[in-house]
Amino acid sequence: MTTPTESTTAVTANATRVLVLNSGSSSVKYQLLDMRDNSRLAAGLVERIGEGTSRVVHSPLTAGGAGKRERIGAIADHSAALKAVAEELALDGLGLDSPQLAAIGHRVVHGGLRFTEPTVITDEVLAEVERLIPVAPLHNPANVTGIRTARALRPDLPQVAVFDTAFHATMPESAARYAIDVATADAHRIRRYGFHGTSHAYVSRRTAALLGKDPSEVNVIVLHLGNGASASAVAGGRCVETSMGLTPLEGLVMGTRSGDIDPAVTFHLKRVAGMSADEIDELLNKKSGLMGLCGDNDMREIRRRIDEGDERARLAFDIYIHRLKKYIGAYYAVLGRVDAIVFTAGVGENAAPVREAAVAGLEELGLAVDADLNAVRSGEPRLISPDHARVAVAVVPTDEELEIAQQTFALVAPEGV
Ligand SMILES: Nc1ncnc2c1ncn2[C@@H]1O[C@H](COP(=O)(O)OP(=O)(O)O)[C@@H](O)[C@H]1O
Ligand SMILES: CC(=O)OP(=O)(O)O
Ligand SMILES: [Mg+2]
Repeated sequence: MTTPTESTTAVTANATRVLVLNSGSSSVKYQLLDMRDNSRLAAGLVERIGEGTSRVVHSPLTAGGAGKRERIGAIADHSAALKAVAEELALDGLGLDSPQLAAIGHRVVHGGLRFTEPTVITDEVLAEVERLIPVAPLHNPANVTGIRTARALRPDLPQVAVFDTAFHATMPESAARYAIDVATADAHRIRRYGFHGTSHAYVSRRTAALLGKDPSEVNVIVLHLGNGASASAVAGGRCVETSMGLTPLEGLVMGTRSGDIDPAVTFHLKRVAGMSADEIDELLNKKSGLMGLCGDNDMREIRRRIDEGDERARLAFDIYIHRLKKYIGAYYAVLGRVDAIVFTAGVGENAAPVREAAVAGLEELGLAVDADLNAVRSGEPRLISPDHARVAVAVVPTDEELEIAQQTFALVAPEGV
């Protein structure tokens, strides 16, 4: 296998396509885009990887393309998942062997202190992403496997890593440092990095456009509520604070993660409950959050149970909202002046009751949602606050894949198309 190096970044003029891979702990989302007009040629998802009955959903999106295809079957790991993606693309004549493919862009969750820009992946870059596995245990292993497999399939092609942590690198030291012994923190690079940065960057920019403003003119609180969830405070286009920390465990209540917790809970579990570090890690990352509180991590199911009068689901929802509201208040104070609060990702884009509850009672801060606007279902960026509200409340669908494709293409084809 040849190894891509900086010199392979030169692409031919008719190579205008980018494949984006967003590898999560048990899923791979992917999109193939044509960078001449940012159009999508195909998109899909492999989910429940390693769980016995995996599912591949593939949508060819070219004019006249056949409809959506779905395949159920065992996909053991992320390497097999990526091979399934390559097969699906090949069935539509969009295979990885295409000379029109300029690059593959990978979402990489943790970039540590070193990676604050999109980076062409070399052996050395890959080794560094691997070294960061202990601080992104659910994500970086999948990213590494995705990169390895993609390089084996197209060793000649530039592969680019776009880091979730990058956008947060502008946080001031006062927000990025934990109040612990400085020498210990520095020796082990313990600080707050923040995640979902590609989404926070894209959504905050898109919100400024929705308000008819330049990003430099607005202060925005972004609430990225997916399975993982995080908030950020963005002042004039730069991130000044975010809720995730050294790892994606800190902050909001999530699908299966606890978010903020007194760190002494971990010593207590070790000393009193006799749990090992790995067991506590698993408890807080995979068996906590909404799942730990009520046995479900999907907000749709939780709402359904609440409608049936289920008390555990109600309490889980209330804890989720309480934490969210605390962060809205805290980031309001951090920013001083807020122009917009924006909801994004699976829960933020789809769950009207979450949006309503998160800003309920905050009228004194200039925050309110209009019930009719909040009830509208749409894939478009939109305002849901009443006319003339002091602070805009918006819903802006995130598009991490488009953002990754653009950053990838800008790096491998700096002249554009
Ligand atoms: N219609 C809906 N109503 C409420 N929640 C929804 C809806 N659709 C999706 N979700 C929530 O979105 C979550 C997934 O969000 P997503 O941003 O895709 O997460 P991730 O990228 O972390 O996998 C699901 O767990 C589910 O709770
Ligand atoms: C960083 C993170 O939490 O990502 P995800 O929401 O995809 O799990
Ligand atoms: Mg996500």
